[in-house]
Amino acid sequence: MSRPLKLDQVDVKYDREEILRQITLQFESPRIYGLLGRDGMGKTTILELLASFQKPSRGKVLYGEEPLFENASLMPLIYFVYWEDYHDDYQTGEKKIREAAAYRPYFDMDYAFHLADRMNLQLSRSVKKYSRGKAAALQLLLGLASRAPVTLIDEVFPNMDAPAREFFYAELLNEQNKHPRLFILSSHLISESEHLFDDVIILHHKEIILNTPYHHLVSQGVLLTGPAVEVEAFTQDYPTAGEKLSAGTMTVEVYGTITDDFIKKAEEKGLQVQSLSLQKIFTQLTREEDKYGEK
Ligand SMILES: Nc1ncnc2c1ncn2[C@@H]1O[C@H](COP(=O)(O)OP(=O)(O)OP(=O)(O)O)[C@@H](O)[C@H]1O
Repeated sequence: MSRPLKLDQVDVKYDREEILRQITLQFESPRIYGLLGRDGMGKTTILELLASFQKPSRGKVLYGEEPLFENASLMPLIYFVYWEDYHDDYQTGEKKIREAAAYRPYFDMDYAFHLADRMNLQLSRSVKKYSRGKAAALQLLLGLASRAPVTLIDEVFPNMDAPAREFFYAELLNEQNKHPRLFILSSHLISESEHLFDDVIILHHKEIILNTPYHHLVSQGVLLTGPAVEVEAFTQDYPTAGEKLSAGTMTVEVYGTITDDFIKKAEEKGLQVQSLSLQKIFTQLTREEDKYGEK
């Protein structure tokens, strides 16, 4: 149950275009990983490799020591939640649940019906008639109720409204507490989902630029506020970003390893030190020469 999922020196090419280069990752269980990256950086491709939806151009994908691709004995242990368009799907919500359960040894039917009730899903209706939010809720429901040792979730949250997302975040943590397993989540909604992550992986231009426990990451920068002259003097040897100046007061993001000594000295100067959000760190690490960065 607790064997790791591994990508070993994996390359992916579509035609001759290189999408992922020499990716080596090990996912331990039980943990919740946040797989982050800007648009088109290869998050879905990584999840598809782990779900055996595709084979790498080079390298190995292993569950424990067993190759994963088209391995019929391993497939029921992995559940991949991704956005599916139910536009032409006439099955009812209940049929979808029963169908998913048929292939999943750990599927909990009572829990699935409980979630459906909490989400106001009309299970006797054809899923073709579901709104996008309700379709996404059903897809997540199947992922949670599958209780698969490995659950991969690819960016279905944005289709749901805020209360529904909050409900699922809480439910995910609750599940991890009661039935610990490996979850890997790809999400652009960093601010609202960062509290879920034990580890954060950032993918940028074909490579992994960061793979670290969440609590390490948020010690890689701080938000510093105080009189502009003091802040400037104090941070001159550090990379900074996101300066905001108002009536002589400056707030700036400071990057680098932030030691206790740094914090003590800043506070002695009367500067206010706050933690940096994962979103700010992500934005800084993946900054591009594109128009999003322009003021
Ligand atoms: N079947 C395909 N053929 C050719 N290129 C593809 C194919 N599927 C994906 N790509 C390309 O591979 C790259 C990675 O795509 P992927 O969907 O994995 O990125 P992503 O990080 O999940 O993106 P997003 O956050 O925008 O959903 C993109 O440049 C995409 O255009």
